[in-house]
Amino acid sequence: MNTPRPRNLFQKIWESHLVQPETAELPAILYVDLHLVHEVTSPQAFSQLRERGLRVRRPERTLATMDHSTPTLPRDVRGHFPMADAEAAAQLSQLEANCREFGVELHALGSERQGIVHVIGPEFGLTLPGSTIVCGDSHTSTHGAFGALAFGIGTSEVGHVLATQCLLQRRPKTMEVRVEGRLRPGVSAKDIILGIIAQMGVGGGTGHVIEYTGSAIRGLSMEERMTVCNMSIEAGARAGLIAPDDTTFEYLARRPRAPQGEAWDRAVAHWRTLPSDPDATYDAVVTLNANTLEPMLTYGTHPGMGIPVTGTVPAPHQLTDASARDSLERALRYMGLTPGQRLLGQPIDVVFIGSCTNSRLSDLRAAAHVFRGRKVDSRVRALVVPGSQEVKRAAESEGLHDIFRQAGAEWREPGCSMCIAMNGDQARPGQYVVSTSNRNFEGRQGKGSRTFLASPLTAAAAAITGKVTDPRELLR
Ligand SMILES: CC(C)[C@H](C(=O)O)[C@@H](O)C(=O)O
Ligand code: SF4
Repeated sequence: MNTPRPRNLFQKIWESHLVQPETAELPAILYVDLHLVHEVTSPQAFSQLRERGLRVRRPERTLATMDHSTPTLPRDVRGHFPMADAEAAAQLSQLEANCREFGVELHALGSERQGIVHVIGPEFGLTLPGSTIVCGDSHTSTHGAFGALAFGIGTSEVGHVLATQCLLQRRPKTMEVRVEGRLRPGVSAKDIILGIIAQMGVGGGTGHVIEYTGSAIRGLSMEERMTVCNMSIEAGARAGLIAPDDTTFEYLARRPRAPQGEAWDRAVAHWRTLPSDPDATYDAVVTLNANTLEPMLTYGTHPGMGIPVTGTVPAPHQLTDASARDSLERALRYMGLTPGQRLLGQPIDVVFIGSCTNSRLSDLRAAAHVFRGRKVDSRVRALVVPGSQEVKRAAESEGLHDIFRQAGAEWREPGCSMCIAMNGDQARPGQYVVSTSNRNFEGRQGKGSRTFLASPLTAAAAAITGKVTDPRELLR
């Protein structure tokens, strides 16, 4: 008898969703279980359908929300939302019209379950182990935390999936990123992923689907696992995955759209077969030691330019590669930082706690832990933006909003907010932002803005002291 070939998690999901395997000429055709939609990358896709007289193939497997262009201030006295500009307003009303015309469920601005697309999928219990999930958004990798193969697609592909529920894909390679050990107090999931990207570089995962393994990953909650998988794309990877386990099932068991009753039992039995087989292999393996990891901070203009918060900014002359040297020089010029300088003590202007990386309840609790009984430095503007209406309600029921407000921080409505600055929330030119989001590109948080990416603990600590601070100094 032949023993079955050992397979890793990615291979199991890929093979069970193949409508047609790839050939030399043609990519594979992959079935899509869940298609998430938002206002920025869907308008042309719906127009394509309209032009060709097509319908949405599986509206019941399509879910839309408004997040990127939504204002995070409540309705004004006349009951109107304070839109950033006409373009944002048009995107939102267009999504509403498209969803109505094509019969797609929409969680619109002002509704009870609205939120960032990568926050609400898991909340509903729609993000399921072993499934395929796509969205016209690079941070779709977030859903990989549940052992789903989830990745971002372009606008024309959004059209393909709307019309056919399938996608043309070349099979990616696989990479194991093994994180062993235990995080020390003050070190969080965000520091794991910033540490991994600092080590592998922003191109380190190119062409691969990463599976995160090891004791440190197993020890993370679902929300923490989402933070790690969220930034897989910032390492260049196609997607990030974590094998489902009891932590996953426990999270899903309480969700409104997850399978119920007998269907639940059948689902869990299937999900238990998904983890990589003991002898499964990967095309590449990378390791990181959690025991020695420190709170991380980026100093430059891509997420791979990260160092321990206690570290010093690297000097371009230490680099032998000319293009790496040029990009570091340019980054330090943009950031207004000096080679060899320490980051601790660097004055900052804005703190943003939010985004699909770090806007869930546990992130807000971590930040509140630092804010409690303290005041935001008088020179700092601090913005706390929950990832969804559900997160907002949960946080308010614990009184977290009071802690933030009493500290002098702004407590906002859910949305992408200052992660992408296309909704009215932005930093001014030259300002330094300590941000819990995932991208620190030039101008990302407003023209000329300078971003330090960090964990919620590190961001909150900076809000209190007005400068880059080791959060462990403020933990009690
Ligand atoms: C607007 C969208 C296409 C974009 C993405 O794909 O990631 C955004 O969410 C981002 O984070 O830059
Ligand atoms: S929160 Fe930021 S990273 Fe996430 S989907 Fe919105 S804009 Fe993209």
